[in-house]
Amino acid sequence: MNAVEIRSLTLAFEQQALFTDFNFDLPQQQWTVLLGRSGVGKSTLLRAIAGLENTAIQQGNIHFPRPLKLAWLAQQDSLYPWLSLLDNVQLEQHLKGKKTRQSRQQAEHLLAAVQMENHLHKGCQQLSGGQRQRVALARTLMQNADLILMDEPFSALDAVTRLQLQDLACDLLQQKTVLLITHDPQEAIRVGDRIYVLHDPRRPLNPAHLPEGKKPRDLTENPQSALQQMLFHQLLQGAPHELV
Ligand SMILES: Nc1ncnc2c1ncn2[C@@H]1O[C@H](COP(=O)(O)OP(=O)(O)OP(=O)(O)O)[C@@H](O)[C@H]1O
Repeated sequence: MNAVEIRSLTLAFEQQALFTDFNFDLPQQQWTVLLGRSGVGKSTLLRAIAGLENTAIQQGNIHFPRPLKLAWLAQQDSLYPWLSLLDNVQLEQHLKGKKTRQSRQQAEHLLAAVQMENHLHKGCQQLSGGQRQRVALARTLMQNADLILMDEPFSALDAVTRLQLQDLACDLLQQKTVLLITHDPQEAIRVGDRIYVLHDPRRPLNPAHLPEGKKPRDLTENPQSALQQMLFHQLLQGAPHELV
């Protein structure tokens, strides 16, 4: 069963087609990764799925076989600095005036799950980038969404924090339907169930790569390093010639 089915999507900005006759499915309860170079259209696709690019869509449709709740995990700066960490995690309840003792307990529990329980007294601006992303991840968990759209959520972090947060997200969101966009083949292999390389959204996507083994994967294992080479190769195929 698919959570999202994109059929014959043509999307253009100022008469310039970005996606042409594009087809793409997101199977339920899997992590689908869209890997692509900068500017290829990854974030635009994410926004289109979230219903934020409707005016740019010229043809085709984005179909949700079942109604579903969406959450968005952005690259950075998605916390509201004037709110406490607990209110950032309870954002939905805060905005609807529906905070309760139970929602506070759940927020505390999720902040502990992302290892932020010792920072509750701090403001957002006193946190490191990695700590802020942990809080954003807790908020995503609090939303209890069916589909989580992740727009390069770990790319601004240092290498070790990135690995730690990939592990945490894999663990805490393992039953969820996730679309992760990234330009990092290693990240795609560590956490993806299906990996697509997007190098020209005006042409059909190549079949997905299906990495072996349990997630988060160890990149030093042999099948993963061979896949890494292949993904780099595919990304380079789509690169402008002067950069190859
Ligand atoms: N609102 C808009 N109006 C006009 N052009 C746009 C608009 N949004 C995106 N574009 C163009 O569409 C193309 C794809 O942009 P998009 O942000 O989707 O790329 P991306 O693959 O996510 O890049 P990155 O990895 O750098 O974030 C770019 O050439 C961009 O300039």
